[in-house]
Amino acid sequence: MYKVKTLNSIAPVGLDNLEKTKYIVSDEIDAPDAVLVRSANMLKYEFNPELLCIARAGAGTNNIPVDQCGEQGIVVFNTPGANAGAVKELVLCALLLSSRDIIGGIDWVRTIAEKGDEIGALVEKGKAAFVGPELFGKTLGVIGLGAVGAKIAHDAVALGMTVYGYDPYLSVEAAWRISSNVIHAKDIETIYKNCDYITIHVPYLESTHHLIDGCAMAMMKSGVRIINLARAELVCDDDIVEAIESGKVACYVTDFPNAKTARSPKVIAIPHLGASTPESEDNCAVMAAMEIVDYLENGNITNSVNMPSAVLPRTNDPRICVIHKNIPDMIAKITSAVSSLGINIENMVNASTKGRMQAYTIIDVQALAPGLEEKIKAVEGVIRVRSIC
Ligand SMILES: NC(=O)C1=CN([C@@H]2O[C@H](COP(=O)(O)OP(=O)(O)OC[C@H]3O[C@@H](n4cnc5c(N)ncnc54)[C@H](O)[C@@H]3O)[C@@H](O)[C@H]2O)C=CC1
Ligand SMILES: O=C(O)C(=O)COP(=O)(O)O
Repeated sequence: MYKVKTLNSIAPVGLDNLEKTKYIVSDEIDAPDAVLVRSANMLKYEFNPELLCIARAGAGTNNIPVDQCGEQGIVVFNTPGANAGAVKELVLCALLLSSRDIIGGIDWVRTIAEKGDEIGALVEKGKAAFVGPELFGKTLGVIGLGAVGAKIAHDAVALGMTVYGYDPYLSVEAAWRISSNVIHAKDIETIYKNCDYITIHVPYLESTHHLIDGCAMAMMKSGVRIINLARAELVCDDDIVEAIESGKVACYVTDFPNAKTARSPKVIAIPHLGASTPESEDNCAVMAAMEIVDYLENGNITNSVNMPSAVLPRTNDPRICVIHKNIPDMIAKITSAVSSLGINIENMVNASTKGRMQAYTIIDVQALAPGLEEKIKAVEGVIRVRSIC
């Protein structure tokens, strides 16, 4: 039986993919083969030696020590695009909330709720305090044009906004998803200088820490509205609070409130609801569970953030899966280790990604033999070996 530990609540439709005859799934498992997680912080998690993979049912993996996992031969998966629709809808909502003082207005109506027949007249008299601009005809800057950013850019064009998009690392596949009406910003300053609204959709990495800070805001239009449903640390809290107090930033919407932003009256702080729809929770859970199944049962890797993709269709042959350093001569040494035991290789695939420290090889063999795993493990640069019957 495979053991899967859940660190967050995972949609049951996803867990249904882990057949009860083959998997024990619980939040109280010791020494799991796989971990299923959403936003639980794993940065200080103690990895048991049996742990083969972690599937993040969602997009951001900054709660997982991805590089350390790679070094230990633990494959980390995420579920690209599976919750992008939910995030997009909340961003559209955030754009409207940042513009029209709907929240202030609703709060005020509550204060006059006991005024009986006077309410109608009070509303007409008081509504002028909650006026805010329309989105139509304004400029929106989208930083990061991946699964979420591309959808926002598309819908904002449909709302009549002029949309600038910035993403220097855009994959060719993602580029096909961008509406041709989106203006290609060649540098981030173009976004800062031209946009009335700016929304961020990049992963949180060392290189994106405080992407929006005081210097960035100094370049922006006065009265800019900033939406951050990606990660708190992408924006410098001290600088944004100061920019709000000075009036430079008219509104900041964040899905990641903290001690500094939650108390600021011009910050709309949402309790991390970007992916919290039944549809997205189901999509993410199903994709994450299937990634675990395909890796544990077949050794196939799809949507990993620390290993290359590698899929070899199953036959009746047993299979050896090898995670190794991405350095020259590894395949020759691994295949020699197999042939030194007189075992024939039936089929194999090797995958590496430029710049990634680990590579992966799947070898289908005629038969497994005693000592085979140990022989491959002894090859310098091999990180992890697993055989699957
Ligand atoms: N609030 C929520 O519940 C959710 C938040 N997120 C956050 O949003 C982020 C984006 O999600 P997806 O669009 O699904 O991810 P994605 O991986 O599809 O897209 C990210 C894009 O950012 C681009 N990028 C990376 N560094 C950049 C930089 N310095 N400048 C400009 N572009 C850069 C990449 O090229 C990629 O196209 C996630 O990493 C996660 O942190 C995602 C889903 C739900
Ligand atoms: O997918 C992401 O990056 C998210 O932030 C969603 O987080 P959650 O799964 O709702 O805890």
